[in-house]
This record gives sequence, structure tokens and C-alpha cells, in this order.
Amino acid sequence: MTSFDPKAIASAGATDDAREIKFLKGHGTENDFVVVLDESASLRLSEVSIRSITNRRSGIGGDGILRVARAGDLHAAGELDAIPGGVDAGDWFMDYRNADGSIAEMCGNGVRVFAHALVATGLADAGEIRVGTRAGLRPATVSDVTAESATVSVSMGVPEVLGVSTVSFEGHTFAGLAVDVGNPHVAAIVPRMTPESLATLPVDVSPSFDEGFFPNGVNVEISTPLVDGEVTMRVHERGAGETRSCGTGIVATAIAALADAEQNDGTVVVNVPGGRVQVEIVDGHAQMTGPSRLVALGTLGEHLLKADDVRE
Ligand SMILES: N[C@@H](CCC[C@H](N)C(=O)O)C(=O)O
Repeated sequence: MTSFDPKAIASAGATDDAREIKFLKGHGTENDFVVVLDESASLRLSEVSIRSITNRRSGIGGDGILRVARAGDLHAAGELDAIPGGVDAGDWFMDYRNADGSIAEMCGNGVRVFAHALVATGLADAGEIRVGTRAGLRPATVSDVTAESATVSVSMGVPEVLGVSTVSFEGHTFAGLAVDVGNPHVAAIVPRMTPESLATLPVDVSPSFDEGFFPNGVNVEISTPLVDGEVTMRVHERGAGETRSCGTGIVATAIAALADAEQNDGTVVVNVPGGRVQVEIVDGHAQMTGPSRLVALGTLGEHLLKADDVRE
């Protein structure tokens, strides 16, 4: 017996005091997010409030924030510079922020949790949902859905391989494939690396990377080679540090692992510290399928969101 009812909080948000901002906490393979329900696009999501909300000691805690609003409303409110190509003004838009307050173009695990949250709150029906992101439209299909769990398959577009680049973690240097999955990645497949040796690497420290190649920073994935259709990966995310999973990084790694195995198309299961996600590459298009979990819901307190952060 549970009273966990996301539908109730979404309808409350529409009728109650506009300053009462509701949230859900969720994760995709333990890449965790605070889903901020801002259906009226009334929030000014400042760097300070994002850091307060994602703080794991004094806030709710999370690798990032997924703000739920319509693309057109965010644009009209000045929170989105332009509506990205392929996204309609009426589409739900995942306004993604990293834990350090920076904006990211895309978040693959985030799209899964976002689409699940739309269905769990009653803002969308299960099935295919149009999710707008700064990287463009990412249609997501939500199945096996309950208030607390779902399987979500996301069309991740056609990632672009940009070349080879080098990254280092405390003197451990790796050559990887630079892949644009809407956001920037270097995915290194390391010969003879095993899940055990990967676990000992200092992926938690900030990597050094080619700042000329990646002037806006980069997400870095280190992975074992492809064996029986599977790899094991760790990730250091721009704006969040080491996380338990990264959906766009998983896609970049699948592409790099297939290339390393001299394949273009194929299905790769990527094992990460937080679980398993499947990626299918067909003619350059990436489809990612994995779980979403919603674990809590509530109202943001005044210490996390100041009066100035909410438009009247
Ligand atoms: N965890 C996300 C990626 C989030 C954004 C990334 N840190 C960036 O700055 O590009 C994912 O699941 O893709």
C-alpha cells in the first residue's frame, strides 16, 4: 500500500498558489534528477537555486534538474533563447541543468525520466511522447509504466563522430572517439580493460582534455571493449563529476565500441555502475532503451527557491 501519487501533485500545481513549486525525484540507472514541475513556466531557474536544489546535504540532491514546461512558454518567458528545430511550441520541453548550474543541450537518462514523469503525473499519455530538448526533438516511448517505474525507449537522433581526442585522469591517458550526441563526449574503448581494472581508475577526478577541441567542456567515458555485445563503462560528466550512468555517454560508448570492433550497426548493452542500458545503432541512428524510476515527490522549500525565482 503506497500513497505515492504523482497525478495528485501535477493537478495541485495548476490550481494552487503559483509559488508552490512541485517536484519529483527520479533516476535512470542511478543518474538522478529533480524533476521540477513548472507547467506555467513561472520560474527563473538561477544557478544559485539549481545548486541549492541539487545539493546532496542541504537540498534534495541530484546530478541535474529536469524542468517540465512547454517549449513556447519557456521561450516567451525568456528562459529559452530559441525553440530548437523540430520542436513545436506546444511540445513538452526538458530544460536540463547540470548540478553545478550549467545548461546542457541533452541528457539521455533525463529524457527517460522526464517522459515517465509526464505519464505518471497525467501530463501525457503512455506511448510515444514528443520531448523537446536544446539538441532538438527526442521522441520517447513509455511502456510497462506504473507511478514508480517504466521502460522508456528514446530516439537519440544521428550522433556525429568528430574525430579522435585524448583525455587523462591523473596521468592515465586514453585516446577516445569524440562524438556529438547533442552534447559533447569523448568515449575511450581501452584494449584489455576489464570491469575489474576499470573500477580502480580515478574517474572521479576532473579529467584533462583538449580545450581547443572542446571549448565548452566535455563528458568523458572510459569503457571495456565489446565482448558478446556488451561493454562496461564509467563516466565523468561535465557539470556533475562522476555519475552512476549517462545516457548520451552510453550512446557515444556504443558507437565507439562498435567502431573499435570494426562495425557500424549493431546492438550494444552498456553496463554502468547504476545498471544496464541497451543501444541499437542502425544506419547511424541511435535508439536507447532503459529504465526510469520515480522515488519521491514534494514541494520545493523556500530555502531552495527564493521569492525572486518565481514570476508573479
Ligand atoms: N547524464 C546525462 C547528461 C547530462 C549533461 C551532461 N553532463 C553535459 O553537460 O553535457 C545523460 O544521461 O545523458
